[in-house]
Amino acid sequence: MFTSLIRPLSRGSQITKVLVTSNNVAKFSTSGALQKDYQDILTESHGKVGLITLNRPKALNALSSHLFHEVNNALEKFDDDTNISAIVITGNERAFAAGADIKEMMEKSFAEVYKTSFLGHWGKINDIRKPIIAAVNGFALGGGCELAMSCDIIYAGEKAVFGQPEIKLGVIPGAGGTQRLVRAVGKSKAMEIILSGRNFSAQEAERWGLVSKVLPVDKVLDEAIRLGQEIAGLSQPSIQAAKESINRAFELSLREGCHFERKLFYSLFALKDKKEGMEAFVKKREPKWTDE
Ligand SMILES: CCCCCCC[C@H](O)CC(=O)SCCNC(=O)CCNC(=O)[C@H](O)C(C)(C)COP(=O)([O-])OP(=O)([O-])OC[C@H]1O[C@@H](n2cnc3c(N)ncnc32)[C@H](O)[C@@H]1OP(=O)([O-])[O-]
Repeated sequence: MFTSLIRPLSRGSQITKVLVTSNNVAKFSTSGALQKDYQDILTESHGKVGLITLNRPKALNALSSHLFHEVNNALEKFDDDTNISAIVITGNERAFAAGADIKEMMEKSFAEVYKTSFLGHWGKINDIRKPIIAAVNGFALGGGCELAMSCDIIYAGEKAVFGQPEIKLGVIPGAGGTQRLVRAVGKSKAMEIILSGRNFSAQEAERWGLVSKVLPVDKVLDEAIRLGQEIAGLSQPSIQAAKESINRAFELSLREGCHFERKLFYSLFALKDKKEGMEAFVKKREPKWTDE
């Protein structure tokens, strides 16, 4: 067994030691990090930010069922961890994820995917209460683009490539691509992208509003973690309420959505943090959040 550091860490990060065992399974020894063993992902904590790194580089991080179960497991652990307030999902410089694992899907029949609810576990990410930031470099295709779109904020490297190429495999997007892309970029562009299967650049994605920031390749992850830390420094019940309310915009009419928002706004008046935030403003001092 030997010990190695897995990446240069950003300012304020905890140092995470990776113990690589004889069967190549990584264990993390940082106090805030998960103690769970994973094969296809890596997990670390950077202060109050939980980081999930997709780690099947030889397959361009193709999303096998196994990998996705691990992602779900790590997301749920971070969501339950009171030391974590935001989550970042990333890949490597070549690929965020090149889509669902085509080799795994190739031999599957309709009966098999239908009876086993092949993508049934995909929706778990939508139940995570804490903000999730996608830090995307390289290919984010098919399920990879859908995974990024399932996150709350996307930061992309200037060479990132997005796309929904499923049509070229004789299928269509199956993890929300036809629904989320149209909401993000409008009907005409979503139709063009999905019906032609053409890829699009990080710069196009930013222009269309799918991506919130395009950054130099080597800055994407650090900036995503920095944003996570900024969010983690605010009052967490309000952060979660804001996320919940924004996500309702996709499901409710404008009238119902504004009604839902107002109810949540009123409910936040029960928080000590509401009193603290407003008092700090009036007294011209920094607020001290207790998340209560
Ligand atoms: C359970 C969770 C699922 C949820 C999502 C389901 C619904 C979803 O909407 C359906 C899809 O995503 S459908 C998918 C939609 N996505 C697509 O259609 C994109 C498919 N990929 C590509 O078009 C090309 O690989 C790139 C253009 C990305 C790179 O080209 P390049 O630079 O010439 O590199 P390269 O030489 O080509 O690849 C290097 C190695 O990676 C391998 N590998 C790569 N992607 C894989 C995948 N998805 N699969 C498996 N393997 C994949 C590739 O075989 C090769 O391995 P090998 O052992 O050496 O043979």
